[in-house]
Amino acid sequence: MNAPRSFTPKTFRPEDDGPDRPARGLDEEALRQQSTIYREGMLDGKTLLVSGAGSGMGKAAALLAARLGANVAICGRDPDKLQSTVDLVRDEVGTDVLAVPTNIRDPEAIETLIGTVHDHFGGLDTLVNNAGGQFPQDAIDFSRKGWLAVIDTNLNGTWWMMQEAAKRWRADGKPGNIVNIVANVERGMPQAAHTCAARAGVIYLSKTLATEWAQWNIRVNCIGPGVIETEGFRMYPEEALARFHKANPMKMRGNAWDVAEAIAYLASPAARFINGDLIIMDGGQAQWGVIWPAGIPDYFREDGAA
Ligand SMILES: CCCCC/C=C/C(=O)SCCNC(=O)CCNC(=O)[C@H](O)C(C)(C)COP(=O)(O)OP(=O)(O)OC[C@H]1O[C@@H](n2cnc3c(N)ncnc32)[C@H](O)[C@@H]1OP(=O)(O)O
Ligand SMILES: NC(=O)C1=CN([C@@H]2O[C@H](COP(=O)(O)OP(=O)(O)OC[C@H]3O[C@@H](n4cnc5c(N)ncnc54)[C@H](OP(=O)(O)O)[C@@H]3O)[C@@H](O)[C@H]2O)C=CC1
Repeated sequence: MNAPRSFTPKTFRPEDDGPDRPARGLDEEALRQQSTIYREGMLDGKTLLVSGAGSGMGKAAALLAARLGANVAICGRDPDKLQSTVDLVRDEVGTDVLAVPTNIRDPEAIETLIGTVHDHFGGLDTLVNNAGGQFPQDAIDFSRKGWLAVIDTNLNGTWWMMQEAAKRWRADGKPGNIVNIVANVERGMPQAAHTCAARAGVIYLSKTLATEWAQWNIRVNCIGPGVIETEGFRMYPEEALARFHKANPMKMRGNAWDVAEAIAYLASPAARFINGDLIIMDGGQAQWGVIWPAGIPDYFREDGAA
């Protein structure tokens, strides 16, 4: 079953949310309300670069890092989305975020991005590769262009970012830290095989680099979110959205702040001995349910799938 291409994005309002209703995640007002367990100043003097930070998890991660004292640089394709994060941080924290519109599929643009961050802040401590996405569709129906778009963004784009950051760290003799946002691919991901392939690639790339790059004091870890309600949910039909949270035993959706706090942890000194690992944040979905992002196929519906 193909996802409708004409699916119309809706604006999320917190009052629309509820256990059985689709939602679009924490809006700016809700982000401002989030509290954190971390101490003030935890990331003082650290510089983070967060990709895909004009929305969703990236925006939350940028805000939390800035609140904790970090210098924050962000990238994404849409300058207006990036500006919304710059404005939010300035208003909420009082600091300036460096926004560099960049398509992570373009390795030359990434070279410029990494250079700009170093020039502006005098270095980079943690690279957060969060930019990415996919569309829900049965694999057999993928167009060549669609397959390539998802692989190029999620696998190649993430790799260009990692390589460019690491080259600079090696050249400068500085330690480095990479956090890659992937997905929960342990049991595969029906109707998202392209992203499953790309994310599995990133996970095993990261495990490999964790060894290769340890000699330069560069750590590489991944976070695998399950169902996290964000603006990204616009990609999915209502039928799938209404069931997403039923695929984990906690029967809930995570939010962007959950992931932002995991990113902050990996960016902090508390994580200095964590390397080559994958933190799954999915309420137990890996052990239990299936999300069917394009809707349940009839073959499985008869079996009473979640
Ligand atoms: C997987 C389930 C997990 C459930 C929980 C996870 C949720 C999330 O991950 S939420 C975050 C999601 N956010 C996004 O996915 C947003 C970013 N996504 C995208 O920008 C696109 O999906 C992209 C990755 C394909 C971006 O590529 P881009 O080149 O910008 O995209 P185009 O729109 O130009 O499309 C290229 C090509 O891809 C095919 N295609 C795109 N959308 C669909 C679709 N809905 N159905 C079928 N095919 C699609 C298509 O071949 C496109 O080419 P054209 O036909 O020439 O447009
Ligand atoms: N929400 C969820 O349940 C899950 C999400 N994920 C992944 O987590 C990450 C964050 O997702 P989420 O916050 O939910 O979704 P969003 O769609 O809100 O965020 C994705 C961000 O990636 C950016 N992006 C996409 N393609 C590119 C590109 N080629 N170059 C630069 N930036 C790009 C987008 O910005 P712009 O359009 O401006 O380029 C956007 O801000 C994504 O990789 C997503 O696939 C994984 C598992 C579950």
